[in-house]
Amino acid sequence: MSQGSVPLTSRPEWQALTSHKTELENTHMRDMFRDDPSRASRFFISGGGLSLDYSRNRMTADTVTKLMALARGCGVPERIEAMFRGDHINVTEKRPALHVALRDTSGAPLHVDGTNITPEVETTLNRMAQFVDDVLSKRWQGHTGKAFTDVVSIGIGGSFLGPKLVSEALRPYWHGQLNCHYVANIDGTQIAEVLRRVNPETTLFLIQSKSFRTQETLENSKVAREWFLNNGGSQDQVAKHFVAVTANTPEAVNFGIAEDNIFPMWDWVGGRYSLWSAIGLPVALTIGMDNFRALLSGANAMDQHFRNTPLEQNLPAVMAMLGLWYNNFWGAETYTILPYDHYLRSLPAHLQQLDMESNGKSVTQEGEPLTYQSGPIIWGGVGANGQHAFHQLLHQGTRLIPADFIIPLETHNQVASHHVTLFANCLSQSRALMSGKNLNEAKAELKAEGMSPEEIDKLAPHKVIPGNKPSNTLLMDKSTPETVGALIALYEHRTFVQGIIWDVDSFDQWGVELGKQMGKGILDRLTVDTAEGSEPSDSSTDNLIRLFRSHHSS
Ligand SMILES: O=P(O)(O)OC[C@H]1O[C@](O)(CO)[C@@H](O)[C@@H]1O
Repeated sequence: MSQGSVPLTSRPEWQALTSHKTELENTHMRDMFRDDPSRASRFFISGGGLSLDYSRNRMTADTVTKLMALARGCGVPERIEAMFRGDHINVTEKRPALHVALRDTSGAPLHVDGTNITPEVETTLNRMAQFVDDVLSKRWQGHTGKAFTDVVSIGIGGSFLGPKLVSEALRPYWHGQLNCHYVANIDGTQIAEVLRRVNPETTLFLIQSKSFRTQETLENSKVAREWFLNNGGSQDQVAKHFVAVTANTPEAVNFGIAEDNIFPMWDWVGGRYSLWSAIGLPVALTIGMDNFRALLSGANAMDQHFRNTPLEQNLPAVMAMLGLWYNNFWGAETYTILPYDHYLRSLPAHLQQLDMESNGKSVTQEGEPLTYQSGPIIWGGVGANGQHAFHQLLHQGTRLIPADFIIPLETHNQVASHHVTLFANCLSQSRALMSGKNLNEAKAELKAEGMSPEEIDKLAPHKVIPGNKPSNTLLMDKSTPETVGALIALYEHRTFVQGIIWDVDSFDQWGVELGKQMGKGILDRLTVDTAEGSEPSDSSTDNLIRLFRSHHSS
């Protein structure tokens, strides 16, 4: 659904935000906190087992009102309903985006183009449960009758990042019967390293590819199969060791996967939203099906919050609109994700794909060029490590980089006083970003250290930390299947809301196709004697191809 004829930046709500930003430009957040002791409690909301302190943002209550007026003007509530209803919100591919259906265990019917998909979702979950049970109870064993010890998941992009994040995040819930490894890259080092560590008699391979056409996944799967066959396995035993998850059954069968070993995917689930489907099998195998269902139920709790909560108290909506505030009105180009939890270390990488593949777009749903910025660059890394690395730029660099701090109140690992120290670090970073240190304070500190007035004048400017840098703090009691599910779902919906305002299709990814198309011709030229000029190229590519070929011919 496009937003009609009024261009986004001409909307009265947009213009109101433009002038409102001018009003706020010279107000420091420090002063906002000083003037309003209730600020923290006024800008604190909870939902789906998570809580959000968004008081450290360049905003007032009026800003929230204005941002939500824009959201309503752009039809956010209607689009949320359209998503949950199964409308074709992925307009360029003419399909719904129904990842929410994968975690809705209410049994309520949901129709996609006239077919009720609920039974299929339930059947697949039950098949997953049966499979997990068969493997864990050793009814399904390796070809020499030994129990499986390792699962190798082969997939890339959404068929990799989400499951890997969740496997790591829920490490305390691993039952210990199976190790889990991920292979994504076409860099042979990755699969070589994994295969060195596993035993062909006791390794189960999951080939994870919605399309079953992805070069990296297919090549790695062939390598895995060859390795199995060269290390004691036979062709008819492949079925005991190879399972696929795909929406392209014929190709998986062509590859040699037994039809009974194929779990379905559907075109109404986008790759980057697929960890909730059978693509989550490596997770289910390592944490057990009950915990996997708890993950789904946590995500579902966030879905219900998102669907049923007014925008002003709605975590995904508030985070989306604040992100958009900096992206479109304050010139922020990047956004950083800072989990203060080792278990969540792969969250930035997952959110990078989720957000950048969804909203890295330049035209509206109608194909008109955007006249404003769409999705920002997403990056990040675990605290406190980042504090001793890139946080310097957050504090004193020239760029505005909004940050999300994410921290559980409790740890799974009570080690000395580490957790309280970690928590202190998290709070001190967000406080320092907000408050900063002005010139007078810097000078006073140096004076107290006994420095001369000349030295103070020289050094003080370097010690100034401007502050007024925005951040959110997201809290959860503990990293559990439920809270991790809710956290990921929260960011999915945040991305969706921003895409609505920017009027882009957040569920396609045409931009990744050109490189794939060109890759085929270049691979041919690198490996066989294809004449230069036989297809479009450029002198740089030609030169690098010659260089590679001459290196490998000597
Ligand atoms: O699951 P598939 O079809 O192998 O695709 C893997 C990934 O490749 C992409 O299409 C990008 O190339 C992602 O959107 C997707 O998650």
